[in-house]
Amino acid sequence: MKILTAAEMSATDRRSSEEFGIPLTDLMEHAGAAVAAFCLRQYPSATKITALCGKGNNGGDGFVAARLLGQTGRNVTVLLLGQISKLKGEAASAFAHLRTETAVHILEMDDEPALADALKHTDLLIDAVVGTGFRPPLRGLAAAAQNILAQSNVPIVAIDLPSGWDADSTEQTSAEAFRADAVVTFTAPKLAHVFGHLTQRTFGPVVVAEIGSPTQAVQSTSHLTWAGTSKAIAEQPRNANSNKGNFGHVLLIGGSYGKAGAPSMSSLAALRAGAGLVTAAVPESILNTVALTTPELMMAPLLESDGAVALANLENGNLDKLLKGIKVLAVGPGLSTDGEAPEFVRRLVAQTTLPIVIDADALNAFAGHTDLLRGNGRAMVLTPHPGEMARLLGKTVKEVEADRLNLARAFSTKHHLTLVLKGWRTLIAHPDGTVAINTTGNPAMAKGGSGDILTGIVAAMLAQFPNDVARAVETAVYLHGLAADFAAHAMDEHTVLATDTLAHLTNAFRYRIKDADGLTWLTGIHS
Ligand SMILES: NC(=O)C1=CN([C@@H]2O[C@H](COP(=O)(O)OP(=O)(O)OC[C@H]3O[C@@H](n4cnc5c(N)ncnc54)[C@H](O)[C@@H]3O)[C@@H](O)[C@H]2O)[C@@H](O)CC1
Ligand SMILES: [K+]
Repeated sequence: MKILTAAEMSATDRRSSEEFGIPLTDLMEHAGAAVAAFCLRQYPSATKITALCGKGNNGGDGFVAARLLGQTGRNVTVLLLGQISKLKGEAASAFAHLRTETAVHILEMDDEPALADALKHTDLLIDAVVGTGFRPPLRGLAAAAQNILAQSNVPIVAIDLPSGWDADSTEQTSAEAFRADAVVTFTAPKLAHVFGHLTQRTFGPVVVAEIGSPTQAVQSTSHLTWAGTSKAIAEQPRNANSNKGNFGHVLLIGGSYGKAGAPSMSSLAALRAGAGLVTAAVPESILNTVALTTPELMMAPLLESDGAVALANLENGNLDKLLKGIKVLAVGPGLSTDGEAPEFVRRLVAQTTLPIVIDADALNAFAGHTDLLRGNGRAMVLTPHPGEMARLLGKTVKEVEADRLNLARAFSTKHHLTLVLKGWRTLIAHPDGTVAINTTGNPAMAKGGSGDILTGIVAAMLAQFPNDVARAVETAVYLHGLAADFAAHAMDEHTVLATDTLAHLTNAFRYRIKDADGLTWLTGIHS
């Protein structure tokens, strides 16, 4: 799914109407209907519903939703910010239609105290003040409405955006200025829907409704997409006559004395995510420790120096033997930067042409040597967190955080590789310059081991879908975050361990990105 700017969304609406003959009133009707259906499903016991509507088309969506909710017997009030006589176009038509629904109370609002008073007694608020069509900052009664909403403790469903939030903003949050418990947007996410933390709670839903915009009308120049769409590849059933050879053999190279857990977690994750076979090659001093964690794992001992992988493994033919039949190589978890390990990694990456996932200390081995990183047609996936990215680029973490999208895109195109820049809204930058953004995941993942698990899942996806690298990596990132979301729901975001996410990977695989009403959930989990 493409991600649009506000201008691209309005161009989409225009094209839908002018080139494809879809009346704007139809789009508005579908938008309002999606909001009404969402409210009924998520807030079934809300009997008193208030829609706060502006005079533009966002307000128009609110009129449609209010009319349809009124038809279900709910006690619905529409508070219009401004005068009825000022309504124009589709919003005016939607309002005329609303007036035929006699069960809905309509009040014109022209001052703040009246508004505050009118918003007091309701079970659910619909925020339809402004959407994509306003230019910040919000002024007048709309700004007052935003403040009142921010302080209200009634559940709020925002139409398109929490009113006043700039659709083109890539900022995470504007703190207390906005409040929404759920957001229903249309056709495609805008930048704010994927970059921003739009809802009050971590798992507040941000959903996309299809309202009839033809696919060809949806055009974007940002080359930015949503990672969740790729997950369809993980939903294909396995052939009945499959064998383990069909799903690839992953070789995980990592670990060092004192760091046996990281390669254990990566290998386990690769198995759990569907790889046919997984071998962990680790320094011999930790081999038994890693082996005991997972009986399904195959083990290979590596010669070591200073407790870390030694260069000798590349010279004695040991590794050549190990690489036979391997589909994907994953290197880095627990490797350490001691002894010969960094040089080992640099030479390994230069000597093999296998698809490879480079993580953790294997990334650190390339700090100051990024000229050696080159995908050149083979799948090469780097999974840095902002600290590792900063080391690779010779920048500070703050500089990386301030320009994630551009830095990720520039690095992946320059080095012809796939870059997974982890953190709030992990980015997956592809060598062709396209970037996918992921919206699953939560603060429970801010704990040791998370990255090791992701490395294993990425390797497993590459092993199963070697001809579709972009979608394989996007799927891995999406599933990992979603499994963590399920884990945080079932447990608590404080108590989840990285390995607990694996217990919920089944839920993530089985989850459908569209709910029963056809809404795509960017964040939150539908039942
Ligand atoms: N264009 C279309 O065909 C569709 C549009 N849709 C809805 O329409 C919305 C966009 O509609 P519009 O382009 O009419 O814009 P909005 O309704 O988002 O905003 C326009 C309104 O905001 C006021 N406004 C603008 N800047 C302001 C400021 N700084 N402070 C206070 N008030 C300000 C304007 O006076 C006007 O009343 C979307 O968010 C979506 O909800 C949907 O109905 C789907 C179809
Ligand atoms: K709104």
